[in-house]
Amino acid sequence: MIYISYSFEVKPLQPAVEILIAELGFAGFESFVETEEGVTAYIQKEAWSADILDDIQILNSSEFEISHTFEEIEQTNWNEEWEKNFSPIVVDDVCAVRAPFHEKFNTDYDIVIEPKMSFGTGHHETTHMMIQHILKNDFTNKSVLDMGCGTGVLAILAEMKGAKPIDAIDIDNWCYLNSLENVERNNCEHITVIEGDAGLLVNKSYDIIIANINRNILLNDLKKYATCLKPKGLLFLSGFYKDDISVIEETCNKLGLNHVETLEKNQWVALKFIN
Ligand SMILES: C[S@@+](CC[C@H](N)C(=O)[O-])C[C@H]1O[C@@H](n2cnc3c(N)ncnc32)[C@H](O)[C@@H]1O
Repeated sequence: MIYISYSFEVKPLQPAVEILIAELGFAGFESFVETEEGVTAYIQKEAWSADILDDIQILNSSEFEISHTFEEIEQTNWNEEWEKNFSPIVVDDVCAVRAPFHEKFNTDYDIVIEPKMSFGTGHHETTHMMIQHILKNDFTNKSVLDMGCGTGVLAILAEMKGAKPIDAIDIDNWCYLNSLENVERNNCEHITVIEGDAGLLVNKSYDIIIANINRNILLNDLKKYATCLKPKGLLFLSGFYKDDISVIEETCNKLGLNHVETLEKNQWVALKFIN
């Protein structure tokens, strides 16, 4: 698979980098590595077009200076790229997320991820907060849906916390394949990885649904999630900013889901609802 990588130099860095990442995500960029100068963003060549940056509003802002270079990279180069950039993380002293080439951590949960092009190493605020939600809640013997599973990191932690069975769904073929690899790498036995979207949620029912995707997809698919959430079931949502809480909460309320808790990190949020 061939990717195009854009290296953006951004001055001053925040909040421009956050906004740039959000806009690039909407435009189809899949992965982002924050750098000292700004951010490097990756998009599959198949999804790329020469005018891909035309709709990125922040590039026209007079408040920030943003310049970029871009290049085509082969998959093999990308692997080296993330290995250089992926440092292990530990969430709340209890859950480590690391690559196979990092030393093992002496934490309650030690998740080994080879992310390649998939989102979900724990470095992003949204993954970090979803891990925190999972750590704080009882997953023992709960049936779980991880929608937009990325690397599969959240499904893997759910299994480590005793959940079963677990469906991990992602629309992206690369994420599907990567989740399969990571599920095996962590010796998980109760996770079924499926390629697809909320259209797959027919005759399904779960005690807990986790979805870290983005505002628009969540707003579009929440009804389908709500339909397969059991009474008193829990829904954890992330992938959007603090400013989006009201529209997400309003949609959830209409579906009979009540807001219980909000986690917040650098303007990103992760919400907990109960059915
Ligand atoms: C922000 S990443 C989250 C990955 C991982 N769950 C985490 O918390 O780090 C969102 C994921 O949702 C997937 N996705 C996007 N649209 C989707 C949809 N409509 N249905 C299912 N997955 C989707 C993307 O491919 C991506 O892997």
